[in-house]
Amino acid sequence: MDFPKLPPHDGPVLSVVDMHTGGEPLRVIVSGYPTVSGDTVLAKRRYVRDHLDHLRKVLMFEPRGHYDMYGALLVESEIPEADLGVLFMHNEGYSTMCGHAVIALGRFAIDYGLVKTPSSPETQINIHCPCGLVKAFVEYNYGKTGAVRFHSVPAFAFATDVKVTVPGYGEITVDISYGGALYAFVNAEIFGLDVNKSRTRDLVDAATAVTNAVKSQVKLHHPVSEDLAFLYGTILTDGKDDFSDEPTANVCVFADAQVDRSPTGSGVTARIALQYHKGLIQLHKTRSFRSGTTGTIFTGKAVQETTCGEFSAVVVEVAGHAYYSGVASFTLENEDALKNGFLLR
Ligand SMILES: O=C(O)[C@H]1NCC[C@@H]1O
Repeated sequence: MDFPKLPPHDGPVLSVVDMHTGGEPLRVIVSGYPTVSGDTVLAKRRYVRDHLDHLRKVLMFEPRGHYDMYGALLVESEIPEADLGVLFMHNEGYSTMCGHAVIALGRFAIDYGLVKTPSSPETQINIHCPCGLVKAFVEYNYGKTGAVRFHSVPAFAFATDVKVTVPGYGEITVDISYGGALYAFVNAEIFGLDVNKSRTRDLVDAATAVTNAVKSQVKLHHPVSEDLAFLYGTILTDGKDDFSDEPTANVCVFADAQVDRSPTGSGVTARIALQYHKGLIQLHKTRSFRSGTTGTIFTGKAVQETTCGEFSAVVVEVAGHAYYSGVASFTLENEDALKNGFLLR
């Protein structure tokens, strides 16, 4: 049998490379998408949301994906120093930052020849994400890519000790921090939960209730663009924010109750900014962050003080490992009532 052979199909063939970073999937779309219009990466993000959202559903939803699938679409960047631009997609729409994807795309950019002359022992890849330019540094030795670290956009504590009323739980206190996307942070213990042991469904319910409460009760703002001023999700933690050589665990619930399998690159960025703001971590001190879902580890450290509009901010470095899991070409047939994808909750 000739393999791979495309099956009978109608319309475009969408080809992808599948990877994962700390267990969190990344479906890198390599061909089949129409041209994405827009003068800036942020404008392109608006364009895919308004004109090409059916393709996100085809690739992220069942039967080709699943509730917690995550994707990256490579686009041209308007920034001369960028090696590539990227749009991130998930079960609800399009994110502004994704650290696990940046880690995977660092390897991908070298392995798939987007960067022509990689250098050893590390190659810098500038990735233009919707939140801004993110610098990835990819281990590269003897023609093989390895661990990736990245410096994200300025990260800052947006607000601390914010009181919100969560139906079923009453008034709780959360911190809100930005790491390319805005997250609410709360210790899972206040819900009687343990990020390492509780059922994922219970963690999702609590985190989603917090997200909904913050969205409806707190006015968010971002100095660079209002496109960045939305709550992406809630990160439940083990509360171990005081500096320690031991890892601290968290679970990130983002978009529409989607669960990150990794420690969450943008979440680690935002959490370090928060810890730095509270005086709990010094510049250049490395902390380990463990995913409560899979046990995988990212490390993070604040490497530079900076500002973002009116906010004191830090540049945070996050490091982790990504792996390839396969390639696929996805097709659809006109007669298939489920061709555009569906989700089970
Ligand atoms: O690592 C990250 O930053 C992402 N993972 C899924 C949710 C976030 O976008």
